Amino acid sequence: MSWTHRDEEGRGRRRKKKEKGRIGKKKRKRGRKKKGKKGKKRKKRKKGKKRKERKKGKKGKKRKKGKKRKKGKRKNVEECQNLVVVEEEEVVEEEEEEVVEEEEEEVVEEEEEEEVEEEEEEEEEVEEVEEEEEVQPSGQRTKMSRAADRLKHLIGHLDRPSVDIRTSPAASLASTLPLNFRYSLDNSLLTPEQRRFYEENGFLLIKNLVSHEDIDRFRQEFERICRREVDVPGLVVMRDVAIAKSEFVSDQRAVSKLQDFQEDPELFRFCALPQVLEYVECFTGPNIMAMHTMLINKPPDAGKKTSRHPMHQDLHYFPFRPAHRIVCAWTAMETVNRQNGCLVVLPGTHTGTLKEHDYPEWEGGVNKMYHGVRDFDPAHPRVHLEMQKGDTVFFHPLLIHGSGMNQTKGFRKAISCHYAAAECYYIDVKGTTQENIEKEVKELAHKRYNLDHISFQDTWAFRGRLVKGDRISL
Ligand SMILES: CCCC(=O)SCCNC(=O)CCNC(=O)[C@H](O)C(C)(C)COP(=O)(O)OP(=O)(O)OC[C@H]1O[C@@H](n2cnc3c(N)ncnc32)[C@H](O)[C@@H]1OP(=O)(O)O
Ligand SMILES: O=C(O)CCC(=O)C(=O)O
Repeated sequence: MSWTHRDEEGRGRRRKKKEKGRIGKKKRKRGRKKKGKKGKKRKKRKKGKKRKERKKGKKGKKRKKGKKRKKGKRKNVEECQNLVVVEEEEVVEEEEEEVVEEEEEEVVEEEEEEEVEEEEEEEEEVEEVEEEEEVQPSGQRTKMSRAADRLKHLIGHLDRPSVDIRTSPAASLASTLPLNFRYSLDNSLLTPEQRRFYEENGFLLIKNLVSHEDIDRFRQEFERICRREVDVPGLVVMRDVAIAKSEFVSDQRAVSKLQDFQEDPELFRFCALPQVLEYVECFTGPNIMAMHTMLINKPPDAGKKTSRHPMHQDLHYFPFRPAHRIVCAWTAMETVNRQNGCLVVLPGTHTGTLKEHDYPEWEGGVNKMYHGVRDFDPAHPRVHLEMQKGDTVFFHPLLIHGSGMNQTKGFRKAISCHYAAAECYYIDVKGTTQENIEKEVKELAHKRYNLDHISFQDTWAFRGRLVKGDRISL
């Protein structure tokens, strides 16, 4: 049995427990949110009243209590197919029920007080965790609402905004969210195991999805572009920083990446391949925008380790939401493995929030805009996605991932597209961790196209192309 399946079962059981805990927490939180400060006061008054009642002689009481228990480390070192799991650590939450009989009122009173305090502490803890996990983004939204209001006010004095910046999701998106599955939509394509795998890990590898014939055609088009036989509007041709600042090489050896090939009909065919869109739809729904396109030609490392791609979350680059309606399809154009720098992912990190990104402090230099997550747990299990030509991995934009150095003499090619539900909406990133990338993108747009007033959101609206259904708001 593969690691994936075995782990699936274990995770399934644990997930149910977690789910139970989470639902409980959410209910408590919802209840508490409604109560607010007034609720707390009411609770205290109620506590006093209860105490008085007990003093009058009321006996016997049942109560339930939720307990958190930390279970030890589970280590799992195993290799199977393309997945290598190094280590896994987890915290399991368990619910316990206790029945407490009152015998002496004073003792119970103390217990009762302790319990209330404990409950309050626990609720505070939950709140802190939820603030980290859930409340923070909505906190950001609050900030963004204010920023959006300011922006709208400003724009009102200037001009009409060219894109619609929103602070809350389209109603259709909010209402279609399934209860149990947060990251995928109901569909008839994914097996329950595949769906659960994506939900829990944030990626899904589909073998042999794109034909060798198509890949060969993409490769030929790439070579034509490198030979400058075609001129593609809007295309960004990147060279690795190690050669960009030194040697001049005129052929494909100089090109480390093609970005934004939406105007190249041959390469853009990749983004509209029906068998790819079928999977994409499981995450975005039927209205699909291709937002970001890349053909990555990872060069043999020039000895400075610049061919690495630092660990990052793609959402850092995107001023649109919600994250769970965005997905990347990344197809290997040849065998990719640890030697030539395959993708490396940190499973499960898609359930976290967007982290702060910046340039890593690499001695040999870093490619332009290759920001990395500032802090992530280096002990988090890593999965090296070794793939064959045509294999495609779909992954969530919050999944922390990167790619290793190319230690071979060949170029490692992959083609990718980031898709988003056309119902997604633009956000204002002012006051958020994305401000640094916004600044760089705007500076580049100014330098490259002499565009002064272009917004970060506009740079995406220009690039986005509808590939299925209706263009709703992006
Ligand atoms: C979900 C997305 C995940 C990701 O993909 S993250 C990566 C995102 N990357 C990007 O968006 C790539 C952006 N890159 C670009 O726009 C261009 O390649 C770039 C860096 C502006 C270069 O454009 P060119 O047209 O080649 O301009 P140029 O040759 O005149 O060079 C201008 C200055 O840039 C430098 N440069 C070129 N390639 C570089 C590189 N790879 N890293 C760092 N610096 C680089 C180049 O040396 C030149 O510098 P200077 O002005 O002479 O000091
Ligand atoms: O293809 C690679 O090496 C890394 C690609 C990647 O992580 C990205 O562009 O987001």
